[in-house]
Amino acid sequence: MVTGTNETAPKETTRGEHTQEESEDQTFEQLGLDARLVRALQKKGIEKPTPIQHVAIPLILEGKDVVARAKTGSGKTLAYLLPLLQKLFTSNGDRKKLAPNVFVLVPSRELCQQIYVEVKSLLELCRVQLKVVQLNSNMLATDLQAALVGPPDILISTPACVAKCLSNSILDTASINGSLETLVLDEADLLLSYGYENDIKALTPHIPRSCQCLLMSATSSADVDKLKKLILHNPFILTLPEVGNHKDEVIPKNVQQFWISCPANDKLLYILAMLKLELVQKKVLIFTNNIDTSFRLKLFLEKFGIKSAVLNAELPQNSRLHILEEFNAGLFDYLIATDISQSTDKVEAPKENIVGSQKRKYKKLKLDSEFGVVRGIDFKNVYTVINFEMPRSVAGYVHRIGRTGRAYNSGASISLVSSDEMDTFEEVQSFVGDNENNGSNTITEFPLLTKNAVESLRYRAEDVAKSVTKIAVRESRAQDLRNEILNSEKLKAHFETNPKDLDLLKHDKVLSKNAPPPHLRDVPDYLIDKTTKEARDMVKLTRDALGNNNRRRGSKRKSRKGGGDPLMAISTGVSKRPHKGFKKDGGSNGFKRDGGSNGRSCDRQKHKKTKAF
Ligand SMILES: Nc1ncnc2c1ncn2[C@@H]1O[C@H](COP(=O)(O)OP(=O)(O)OP(=O)(O)O)[C@@H](O)[C@H]1O
Repeated sequence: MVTGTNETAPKETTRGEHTQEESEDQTFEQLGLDARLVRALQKKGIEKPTPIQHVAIPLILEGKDVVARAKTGSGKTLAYLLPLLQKLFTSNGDRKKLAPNVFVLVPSRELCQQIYVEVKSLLELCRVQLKVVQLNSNMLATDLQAALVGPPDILISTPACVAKCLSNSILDTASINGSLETLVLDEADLLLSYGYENDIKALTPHIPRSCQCLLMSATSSADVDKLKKLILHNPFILTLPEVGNHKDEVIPKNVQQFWISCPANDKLLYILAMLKLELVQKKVLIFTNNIDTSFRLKLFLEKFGIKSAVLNAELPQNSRLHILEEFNAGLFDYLIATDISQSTDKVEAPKENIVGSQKRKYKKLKLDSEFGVVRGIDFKNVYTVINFEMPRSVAGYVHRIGRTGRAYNSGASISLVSSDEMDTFEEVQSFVGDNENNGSNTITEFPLLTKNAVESLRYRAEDVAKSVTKIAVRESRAQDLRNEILNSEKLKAHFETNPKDLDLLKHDKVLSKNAPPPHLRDVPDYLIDKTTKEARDMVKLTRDALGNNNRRRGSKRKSRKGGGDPLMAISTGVSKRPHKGFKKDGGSNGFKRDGGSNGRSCDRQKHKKTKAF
């Protein structure tokens, strides 16, 4: 159903139920996609369009301006890339090529790289030759000039870099006016808050009236509206039933949300128990609120033989990109990301460079830097997101847990909540759906960790935690930074010519000066209670059945929808053999803790029906 007609009353595309059923059966081919692109998607293991793709692809192919709001991980990137490439495939001969035909503008260099890789891989699979370049503001004017010779068909950049090219006459405004056919503003809700408003305004007068403009965003905000007014002409605003402002509409339903109440001092112990006893499914993305905490956690875990890498805004850009690449390729299972920059941390903002009038935005930028390292990043095959510390806002929570349960995959999030984080947690909880009728989006207590399991590791955990001193943390952080800067600078040139050698550069290296003591590597059998063993075995069985134990580069994505959900399997499996520590919850197939658990409780929770998972 399409309503609305003009600029002041933009076209709202809402899918009625009937239309939805019809379109959900449609294949990419039926949406009008080129056979080469359909084949390329098949080779990537992508078979059916996501809801946003169902609606956006035909509209974009028709040449309409589109504003698409869809929740995290819903496939917005392909929703615009596929039709955009198809248009380039079919119009190859007739295009004016004085400047790039397509601009894709995104808020961070990580996103530039992510989209660049996606476009290149689609082109390779389609065997179509188009010139694609990504620019960044650190490039010298001569390099920018060289990159734009041709000119390229597709330019992927941050707005700041395009503005730099305009002000240095590297990009000619008349040429843009003559050639630009499609402009995409991706992660539009971030572009203004990251301080790119003036950069976008510098480009706006040169966008030809005929240019198709697409604006993609995970949330709606005043900034998105501002951009819409600035750039788009009479756009179609996609409002799917599952997309919008309402809380149920921004949290992916395929992410099961759990929480654990624990004292702040015990957080290391709790996360150790979850990871060491293998009660969570890999890969695991762990969030902390500051960089020191991430190093403390890394050093602590590595004493127990659990290797992890850290990701934060302090690291050089090349390292960050490479860490993401390795994690996505499955070279390590645990990534500790810090997505909040603090005054004590050196890097305040994700934006690549802040100059001139943009400095005015710096204050705002600090506030928004919460999402700097991870917003919009497609972490591949992350099953579990752990909030080691609660994010500072509901929006932070939504974007963190949106790193799992992407597209048709399922996932889980577990928040460790201390008493001083309870206010934020309650805010989040009431946002995601704090009522009994809303079975799909509630945060329930994590049922697999018993008090016994936690206590069995207490002595070792506390002993090791004491050894991870502030000085050790500071030294490791400085050492890691030194290593990464060295790698980044020295090896950049080498890697450009020998990309395969990137594999040799490992980011989950042990940072402790002393090797982890062998006796801490394994948890002796006598320390693990029966309940925990059963839960662990079930997680392992499910993992093996899914074949996602050791995903490596090139391994095909597997859908974990429905029956592939390890927690689902646990609940079904264990329900047949009830055991001490868990009891069946009414008629549901979920479990809740009984009195024999670790005693964590929340009165509000007690009265609530535990979510079936
Ligand atoms: N039709 C599909 N079927 C299966 N997987 C898909 C499909 N479309 C996209 N994907 C995959 O889903 C993942 C998430 O897609 P994408 O990054 O485009 O999400 P997004 O909506 O941009 O999320 P965010 O708002 O967090 O940036 C990617 O790994 C992508 O390859």
